[in-house]
Amino acid sequence: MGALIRQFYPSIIASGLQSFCRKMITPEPLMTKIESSDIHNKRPLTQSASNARNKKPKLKKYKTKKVDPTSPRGVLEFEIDELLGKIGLDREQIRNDVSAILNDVPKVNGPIAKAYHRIVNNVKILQSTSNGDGMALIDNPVEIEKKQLALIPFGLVGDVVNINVYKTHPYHVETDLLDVIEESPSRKDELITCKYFGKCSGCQFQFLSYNEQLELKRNTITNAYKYFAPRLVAEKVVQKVGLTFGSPLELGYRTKLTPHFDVPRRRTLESKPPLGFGQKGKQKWRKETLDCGGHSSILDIEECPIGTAVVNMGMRNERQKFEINYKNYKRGATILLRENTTLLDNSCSILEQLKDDSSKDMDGNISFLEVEDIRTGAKLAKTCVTNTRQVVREYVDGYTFRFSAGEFFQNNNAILPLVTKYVRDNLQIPNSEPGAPNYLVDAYCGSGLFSICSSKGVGKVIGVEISADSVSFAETNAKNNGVENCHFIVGKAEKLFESIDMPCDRTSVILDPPRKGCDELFLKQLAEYYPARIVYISCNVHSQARDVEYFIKETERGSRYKIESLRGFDFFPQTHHVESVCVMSRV
Ligand SMILES: C[S@@+](CC[C@H](N)C(=O)[O-])C[C@H]1O[C@@H](n2cnc3c(N)ncnc32)[C@H](O)[C@@H]1O
Repeated sequence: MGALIRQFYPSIIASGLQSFCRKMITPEPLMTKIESSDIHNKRPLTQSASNARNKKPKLKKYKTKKVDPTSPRGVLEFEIDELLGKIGLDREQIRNDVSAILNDVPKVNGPIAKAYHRIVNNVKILQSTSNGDGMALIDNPVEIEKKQLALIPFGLVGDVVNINVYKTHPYHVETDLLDVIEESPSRKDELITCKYFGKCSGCQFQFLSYNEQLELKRNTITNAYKYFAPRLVAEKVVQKVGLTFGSPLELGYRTKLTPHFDVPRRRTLESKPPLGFGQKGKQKWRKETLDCGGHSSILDIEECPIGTAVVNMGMRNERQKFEINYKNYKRGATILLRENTTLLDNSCSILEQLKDDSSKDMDGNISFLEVEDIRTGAKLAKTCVTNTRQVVREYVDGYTFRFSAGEFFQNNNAILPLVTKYVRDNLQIPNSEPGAPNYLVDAYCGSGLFSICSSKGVGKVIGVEISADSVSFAETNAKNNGVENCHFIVGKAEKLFESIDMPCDRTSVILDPPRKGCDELFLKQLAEYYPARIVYISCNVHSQARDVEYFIKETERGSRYKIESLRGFDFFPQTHHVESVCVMSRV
């Protein structure tokens, strides 16, 4: 890995490999910057202007854009290096002359852009990305001694496919999948449940068995540590990643969907614009569904099989309303669809107990589903909320959580009891003095999910969270659930260390930061505090791997920790996303 980085990012070496992953990288030019010329200047020409006129027109330049290495675009750079390493090529051998393409300079047989953007047949897919795309090598159409690295959506390792190359970057090209000529043994199209699959950008894995999906996600975690925690991997601090925990529901699990629509600027809408989810390129491989959802960048989608039943009822209602009132919109918007659960009181009618501002059908009736809680036998009503400020409720592990519909809350209720139990079990401090209480710190605590679900038998829990709104919900949630040992602080995670008064030997810490991961300052202070155990949950395993390596290798007491286990949870079946849980304990 070090050698690869050295080869392609020589400037990084000067500043040290260990700090590389924390820096922004500029993997390649991403945007075109067109330089203006004075060609349309009608004023009399001065000498200098006349000289300027005789100059050759300036070449168009790329404007480089900084990319977070742990973002999908940043991770792709590591994946490109990995594939090149396997087949023994270096970056120069796949480099595209983007400047020539941008300026469409004549090369070989005419302007170059046309030669680059073309159909290529019989392409064998060699590797997958963590985003669920296939990667393959194709010939460079202009510089025949070179190759190109193609990213192929919905391509599986072992497939042989026909593709359309439509966009060129310095070290890869973007393509659309046109046909699958030979199928990978993993490809099982009969499993596809959604007519938009293969066009919609939401799901990548519907054609894989669930076990294969879980295995790919385990591989994503393994690779993330290889790319972002190379020293821990080399020193075998990272052991084998455990099997990914599956979601009890593989479809109908998502408690929140956000369909959206666009309104072209300065135009009145003549007809209803598509309302749904983004289209992934211009894929053509699923012939039977080519026209489904239309051909705009947003697909018109009336049902989403990964959404819960009541969220789909809400989607139907809101689409019907949109059909009538779309002309009132001056710009595009996103519609929030969030499931809300009401614990029913058998002594009064269901409708009396439901919030009036839940999504209604065209007759003005609230759409709801009555269900039974399998664990307690309690009767529940599910409704769909569209107002971001409305307070919604969820039941997890016998606790009730209230939060604003627009604020963060986990989106797969079915998997939450598995996750909260796993977290709770792994927070336990072994061999603690009999009778002495243990303590818990919940950094990035949101509305208190992990604090409250892990509070039993613990002396005290301190949660810290940047959103004052979420902290106020965390406090009410603790109170409403009769939990008295939880205290919540508003502020950045590191604020916690100002008020922590629990003995570190008997304290466990849970970390659940946003996608960008933790700040170095926080990780340094965490190591200084020196808790007995740490459970780090992350929706971006790449920033998690970077943080874990920083914590163990760069902080003063980090080397006194080991990784006890590393496992994924599949919060989002049918998609490439994986939630990773890393448990660390003192050596
Ligand atoms: C992935 S969510 C986890 C929330 C909670 N653990 C849960 O499961 O519901 C991350 C949370 O971190 C909060 N957050 C973001 N940056 C933060 C920071 N620097 N310090 C503390 N909290 C932060 C966000 O507001 C969000 O609630």
